Amino acid sequence: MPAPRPAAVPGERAFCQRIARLAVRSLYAELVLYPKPGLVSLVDNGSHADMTAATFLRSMFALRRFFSDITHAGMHDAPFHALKRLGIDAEARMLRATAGINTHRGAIFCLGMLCAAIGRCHASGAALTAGRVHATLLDGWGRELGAHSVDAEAHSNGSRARSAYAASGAREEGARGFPSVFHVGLPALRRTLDAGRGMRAARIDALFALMARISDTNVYHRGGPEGASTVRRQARAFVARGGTASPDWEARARACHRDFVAARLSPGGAADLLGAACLLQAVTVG
Ligand SMILES: CC(C)(COP(=O)(O)OP(=O)(O)OC[C@H]1O[C@@H](n2cnc3c(N)ncnc32)[C@H](O)[C@@H]1O)[C@@H](O)C(=O)NCCC(=O)NCCS
Ligand SMILES: Nc1ncnc2c1ncn2[C@@H]1O[C@H](COP(=O)(O)OP(=O)(O)OP(=O)(O)O)[C@@H](O)[C@H]1O
Repeated sequence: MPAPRPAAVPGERAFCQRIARLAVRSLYAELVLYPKPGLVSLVDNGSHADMTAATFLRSMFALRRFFSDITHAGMHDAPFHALKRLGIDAEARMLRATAGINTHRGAIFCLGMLCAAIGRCHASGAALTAGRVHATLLDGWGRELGAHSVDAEAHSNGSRARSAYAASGAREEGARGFPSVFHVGLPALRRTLDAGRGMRAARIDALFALMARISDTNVYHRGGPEGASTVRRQARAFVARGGTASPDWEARARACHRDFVAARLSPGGAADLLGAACLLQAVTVG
């Protein structure tokens, strides 16, 4: 006998499609932001030889269905192994769209889990506040995300960086419910918006705040511990001078971009978390 279908939440299809649209829009907002140190944008490829903005666009449009499906799964309280299956399928779709280039691995994980939590939170009838979404994420899948962080199966650049340099990375972020998104990226976005400097400046401030704080396995993989300390030092200096409140911020962000390209550094983890913070900013009501 087929398993009983879960009860429908009113308007759920429209809700899932809206969240998926906002997730793709958030990835687009990250891509088009400039100057982003070492990262790919519409202006240049940063430190990357194997991908352009077009590679990211192809990947992004291949992911829309995934974001809708994982929001739907979250609404119906799907177990972690079901979310993981959707994530693995989405990674395969991304690799097909990019001819094997990793454009959104971290974003699939982080924005995917956030979409699931947003779906679960909406289905419970609770207001979509950042605090509620975070609590829902930890309550629903916190234990499995913790176990996922010690999964010994991976043979990725991230797992090599973790064992060579004791860096943490995406799995550890996930294990703690992506605290950098909720406690660093989103507050930085909101502070700059509240100060009236607009969305572009808010995204720049959030990116630098994240670069200053996280342990990014992309950076360790390409630049080792010296690269990681360069990224943190430059980002902290940018933040300490007031970020985009400083009149010469754009010249300093461009100089940082040039330095990172010269050293082949690319803070891809911070870029993913910025995309996630943009999604929360668009979805939450407080
Ligand atoms: C956990 C993931 C990211 C794989 O981790 P892994 O250690 O193998 O990969 P790796 O460290 O190379 O990271 C992947 C990406 O994460 C990003 N990243 C790096 N550091 C960080 C950080 N500190 N915080 C957040 N993201 C980061 C980078 O952009 C990087 O490209 C994920 O791809 C995964 O588990 N996939 C399997 C499917 C799954 O379980 N999905 C869950 C539901 S969506
Ligand atoms: N705008 C962006 N530019 C570059 N990377 C980004 C951007 N946005 C997100 N990222 C993240 O950075 C990762 C790409 O990193 P990179 O190509 O350095 O890693 P890799 O494929 O693991 O290793 P490598 O190409 O060095 O062998 C993507 O997985 C993505 O999550």
